Amino acid sequence: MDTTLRDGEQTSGVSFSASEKLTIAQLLLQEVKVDRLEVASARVSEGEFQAVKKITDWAAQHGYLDRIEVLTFVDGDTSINWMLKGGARVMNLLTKGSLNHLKYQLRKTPAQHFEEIRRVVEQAEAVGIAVNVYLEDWSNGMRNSPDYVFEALDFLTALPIRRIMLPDTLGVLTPSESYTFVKSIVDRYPDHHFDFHGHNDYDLSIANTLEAVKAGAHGLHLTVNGMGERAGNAPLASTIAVLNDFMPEVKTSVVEESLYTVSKIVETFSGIRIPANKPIVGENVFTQTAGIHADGDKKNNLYFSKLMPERFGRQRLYALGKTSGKANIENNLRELGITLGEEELKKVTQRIIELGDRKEVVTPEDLPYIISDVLDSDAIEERVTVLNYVLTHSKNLKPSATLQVRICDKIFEESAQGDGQYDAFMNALKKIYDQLDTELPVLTDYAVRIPPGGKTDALCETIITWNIGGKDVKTRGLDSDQTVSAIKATQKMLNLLGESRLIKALPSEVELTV
Ligand SMILES: CC(=O)SCCNC(=O)CCNC(=O)[C@H](O)C(C)(C)COP(=O)(O)OP(=O)(O)OC[C@H]1O[C@@H](n2cnc3c(N)ncnc32)[C@H](O)[C@@H]1OP(=O)(O)O
Repeated sequence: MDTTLRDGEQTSGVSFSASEKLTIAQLLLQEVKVDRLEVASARVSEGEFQAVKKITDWAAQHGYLDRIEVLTFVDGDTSINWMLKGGARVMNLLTKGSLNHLKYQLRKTPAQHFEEIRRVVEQAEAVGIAVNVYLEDWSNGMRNSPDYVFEALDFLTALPIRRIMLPDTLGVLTPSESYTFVKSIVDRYPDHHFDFHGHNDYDLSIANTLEAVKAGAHGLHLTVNGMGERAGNAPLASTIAVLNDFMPEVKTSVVEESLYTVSKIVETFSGIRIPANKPIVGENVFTQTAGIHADGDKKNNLYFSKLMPERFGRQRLYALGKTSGKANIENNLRELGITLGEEELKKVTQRIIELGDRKEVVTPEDLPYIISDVLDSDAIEERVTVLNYVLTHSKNLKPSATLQVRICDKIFEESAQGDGQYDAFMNALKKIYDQLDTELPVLTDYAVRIPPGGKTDALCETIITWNIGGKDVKTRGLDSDQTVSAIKATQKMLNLLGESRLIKALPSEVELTV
């Protein structure tokens, strides 16, 4: 069960709109093919209600309604009415899994709590709602009040309940406890379905989830990118990879190739950046940086593991920087369709190491420029030059740009407005390229860095990712002014666009000679 839209949205500072929730739900059910989705907590807000309605309307039309779940409370018929009106048919009832929570939060006795749960379950049954039950704070309950946990389980397993959900609410379990606690329950109630819900407070959520599965848990709660309350939940992508590789006897419905796409969408909608080193979905996790590794990849795949990028719709990359060797550079040159002699390769390698030493980021798309510079040749003919521009920014008026661009030998001039100076610049550029019947590539990412120190006159580096012919291409601009650095990165893209022979996905394959 994926709970990105419920527990994942409990990540501090995150709130998905109804349309964003629907898009994520569609992707998870149709592409990633998770079995179930928890999409909201009942009663939260009008916006949450509208989101549930949007998802259940769509789910009902596509036969997914039984897979859409809403967290509800032991509150008479208040939650039931909320979810019924929202069109949902499966509730995940939040009950107390530790005596501490029961005594101090609800201020009830076990007998009172069980009686109220019984009434909610009966009401739900009467209106055709299926019930799963959470035992909140169950992990602490197993440590501090196991008699209460088993009393609750004896009571719940006698009710018409589909699944009992065992949350490590505060992420405090160790892997060995996860195994013993889950095993003791599965052994005692062999005919019931138990879900395990891990949290990542000690970075143990995946290890705990794996142990819960070994102990016989039947279902898992996961979130895209490990989003969730505090340190988050067990992350969908890596948990699935761990299960597939270390417990092949356990089958899940999840399609590995779709995990990266949903991860990027959730990153964009949530505004929570995926750390570059996050397993499976992080930007760098399939990039070989050390020269020795790149060399070993050529020799009997010495640095390969089962975790191949292609499984997740990703690609092996070779980083450029001070730890690069010839093998890294050669791999990148091959991607760009460029061949160099041995001496030239040495010189280019040396320059990349120098740039890396100065902490500069070198992207594969910088390579033609570095080659051109190092070998003092006209390998990259600058066919497109941004000659002049005026950018305006003022209070309460839309930013505007007028620019003059030379393309081959012809000079074009256009003006446009935009949401910001760079947007205005791009809108004017688009007008020019429209005249040439050429579409500009889609900008898919825009990252700005300045060196640490906080000086306002520091150099600013803008790295823009463009989608050219289905391939992600990064260009970099460096200037003390942020917009100018973005314009420099854009000019590089325009030249790469002209040098279509450098972009593998495009048809013409002329070897670049230097
Ligand atoms: C482990 C988890 O992550 S569970 C996630 C549960 N989901 C959420 O909390 C969603 C976000 N929460 C909210 O929007 C709000 O807290 C609401 C709408 C649920 C309730 O809001 P409010 O009525 O203002 O109450 P508030 O948040 O201050 O306190 C929670 C109340 O719920 C009670 N409560 C706690 N657990 C439960 C439960 N399982 N069933 C019923 N009531 C409960 C508390 O005792 C407290 O009641 P009290 O005010 O009578 O003491």
